[in-house]
Amino acid sequence: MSNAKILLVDDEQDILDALQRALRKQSFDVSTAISGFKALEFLKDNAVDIVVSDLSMPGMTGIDLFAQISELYPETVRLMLTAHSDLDHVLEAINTGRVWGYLQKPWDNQNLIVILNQALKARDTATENAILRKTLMRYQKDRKPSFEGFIGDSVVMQFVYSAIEKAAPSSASVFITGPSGAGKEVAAEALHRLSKRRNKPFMAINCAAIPSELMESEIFGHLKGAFSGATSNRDGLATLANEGTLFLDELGEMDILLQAKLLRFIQTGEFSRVGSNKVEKSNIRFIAATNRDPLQAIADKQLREDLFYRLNVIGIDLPALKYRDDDVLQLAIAFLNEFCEEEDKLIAGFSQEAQVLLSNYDWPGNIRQLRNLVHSCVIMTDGPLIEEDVVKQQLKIDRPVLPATTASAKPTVMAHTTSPQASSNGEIIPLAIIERQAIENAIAQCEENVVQAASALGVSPSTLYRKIQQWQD
Ligand SMILES: Nc1ncnc2c1ncn2[C@@H]1O[C@H](COP(=O)(O)OP(=O)(O)OP(=O)(O)O)[C@@H](O)[C@H]1O
Repeated sequence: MSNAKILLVDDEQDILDALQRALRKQSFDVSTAISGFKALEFLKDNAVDIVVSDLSMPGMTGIDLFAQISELYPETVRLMLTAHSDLDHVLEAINTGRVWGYLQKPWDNQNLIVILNQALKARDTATENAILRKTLMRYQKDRKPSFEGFIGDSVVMQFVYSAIEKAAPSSASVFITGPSGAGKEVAAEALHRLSKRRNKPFMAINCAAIPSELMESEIFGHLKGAFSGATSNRDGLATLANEGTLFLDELGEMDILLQAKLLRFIQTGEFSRVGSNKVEKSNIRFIAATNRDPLQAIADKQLREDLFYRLNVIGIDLPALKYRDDDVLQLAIAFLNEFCEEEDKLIAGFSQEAQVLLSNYDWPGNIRQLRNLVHSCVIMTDGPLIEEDVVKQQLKIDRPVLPATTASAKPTVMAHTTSPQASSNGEIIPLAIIERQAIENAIAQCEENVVQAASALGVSPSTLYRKIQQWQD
């Protein structure tokens, strides 16, 4: 190995000379010391890879020297040069970790070189292990079991927590990606809470939930009479979130023409209410999110490229629950406690089998799905533990369910349980009822995610929201 630094220690100059000669043709950087004290002095100012020392030396023996070196420079490999009669001492020193190996006098030059190279390899491994140990200790020390509304201490989430911490104080826009139910809104709230704007408003809008014709007014506000139904002046989020943060969830669902107006507002801070020409100003930090691949949404002409790049100054990607190590069990326990309190129940935890099932399930609806599942399991359980059967039942594992692949994958709506054309007695069922059944079925299969259900049914989410609204009126 080239440039390895070796220190030879012996009280006999002849031995030092002979060792140096033996190593002359090797690419080692060799130094010598005539005593243990001199060796320690040298080591104070010079980093050394291997120390080769005689055992019997006046003043300080090789064993004493190595005891000090192992304390002061543990990564330096220590090799003893010894006569046959000293072997017991050396073996003891090897056993207590002060000496890595030994060479017997008289030594064979080839053997000396082989042992030095082996020692260097051992040093490299020891150094790597030491670095790994230190990194691991630092990581364990800084590891957060939970963070600003997030539960879970998985490695992937540590990166998310760290990215949120770094991004929060800046006023730069943040674009959050990640599958549905993975905690994008939790991340947006954490960014706001950790920012300088924490005492100002945090406003969120789900672009999929509001019909496109009302969206412009939601964002910019309107004047009385601007459109039918505008019975009074109304502030939009541009006014309400002034000096605070505006979270635009499901941005890809926003009407593409409105996206152009939004971009102008983000760039200039200027806007006009619907029905007004007056230009107003607002100072807002923007956070946007989508559960679709933004580049695909751009390719599909659902998301403006310039808007995406304007918002994606900092990108944060939330991993799906199935990639978060043991977080699923930590989350399940936290939700269990929450819902036991809410439902006034006493349940100690999940059975072993139930835990295995929770750990192995794919969670297409991510944390939202897990949360809803735990809630229903708490309601359905009377005993001290939530059993595997109950989890299976609530996951509808024995019934056809959505394929548990990636959460962003477009879900397939399975066949209806009842025939959509006719009831069992042959009566014709009105179309509105069939439609409602189809929608309710899709929403149930999509774990209450209206956006996914809309995508599976081939309509826009705002259409679904409008229909749900109509049923409730
Ligand atoms: N790590 C977490 N710890 C605790 N609760 C979480 C965590 N992540 C998400 N949740 C909870 O899960 C639910 C869904 O989270 P959230 O609404 O932030 O997801 P989302 O990614 O914005 O979903 P969508 O794309 O459907 O809007 C919320 O009730 C939220 O509080």
